Amino acid sequence: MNTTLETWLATQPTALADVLRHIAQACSEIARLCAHGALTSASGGDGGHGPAGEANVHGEVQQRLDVLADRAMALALARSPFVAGWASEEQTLPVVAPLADPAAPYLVLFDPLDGSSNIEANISVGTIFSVLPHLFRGAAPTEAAFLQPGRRQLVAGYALYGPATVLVLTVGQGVLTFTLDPVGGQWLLTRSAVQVPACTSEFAINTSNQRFWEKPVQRYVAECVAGEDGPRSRHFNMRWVASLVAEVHRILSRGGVFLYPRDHREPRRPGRLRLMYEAAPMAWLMEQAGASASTGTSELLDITPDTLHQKVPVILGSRDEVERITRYHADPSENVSWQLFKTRSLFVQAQP
Ligand SMILES: O=P(O)(O)OC[C@H]1O[C@](O)(COP(=O)(O)O)[C@@H](O)[C@@H]1O
Ligand SMILES: [Mg+2]
Ligand SMILES: [Mg+2]
Repeated sequence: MNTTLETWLATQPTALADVLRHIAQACSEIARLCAHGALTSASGGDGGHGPAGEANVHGEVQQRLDVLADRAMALALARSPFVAGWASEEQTLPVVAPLADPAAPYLVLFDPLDGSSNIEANISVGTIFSVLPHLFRGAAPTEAAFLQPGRRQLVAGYALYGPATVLVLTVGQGVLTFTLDPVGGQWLLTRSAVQVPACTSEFAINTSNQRFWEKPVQRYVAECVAGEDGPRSRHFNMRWVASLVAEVHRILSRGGVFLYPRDHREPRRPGRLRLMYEAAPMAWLMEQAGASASTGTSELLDITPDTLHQKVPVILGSRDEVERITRYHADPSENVSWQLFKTRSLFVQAQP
């Protein structure tokens, strides 16, 4: 008989267990909303699909399911007396928990629905969450209270709404996977001590951005694509789901490396993914599973955020590959292969 989430929570500190219990409840509700797809009545004719019409702080049009998932997380966290406040990808400012004592010990950050562009295509989406200590206890949490480096996280995890709904989390004692029993409604422990292979032959990157990448990423991907005749002397496979949660879960399941690097398209924009509620929780999960996470020049967990919605370049996964990519960033002048792209794209065949 599988251990239930409730049984495992009983082994954790009571207050932190309560926060996790409420996060898991919200993820069960979001799983239900996702499963209803276009039938989600609460959101009008086209169900959870389709834009809600508003743009969030990132200028991205919110999908109805973004809004419903955000609301589900907020309602669940408001029920825990141990959450002083939360910050959401979908809310410009942090939210002070309406009923909690300002001395409550925890802050929660979350991406209520990750992979929103996949909703209408019925491709896996997820929820990402991170729990930080509330250091300025006694005062209602301001944005400054959230701006802590990823190494201070107490919990990091995600729910993946796929063929199965899974909850993957760490409290600093390795990575655990719980699977939602669709009949009984319980989360059951289905994997513990998850470890990512250090070596892989699978990379994930949105290659439509290739012309914007910096030299080290150009070189790394060109060498992977060159396969057995190239410097890596082996074939590489590529995946791109456009749901960070699905990419990370694949890497935790069989290894691989994921890149959403800085690119020249918008020099002021250091990447697409947000540090506090996407990159940092995924980075801790990676390190807890024996893998790595970097911006290309520094470890993601070492970054102290300047702002709540700060974006960062993200390179994470199998240790050997992340180390290779950071090595290329350390000495971009060594980029022989990228010379190929001064005049032609990754996919232009050699001239006859
Ligand atoms: O659409 P792109 O540029 O390939 O980016 C895909 C990435 O954007 C994201 O969807 C951003 O997350 P949100 O959907 O929460 O905004 C990631 O999940 C994914 O890795
Ligand atoms: Mg996201
Ligand atoms: Mg999102």
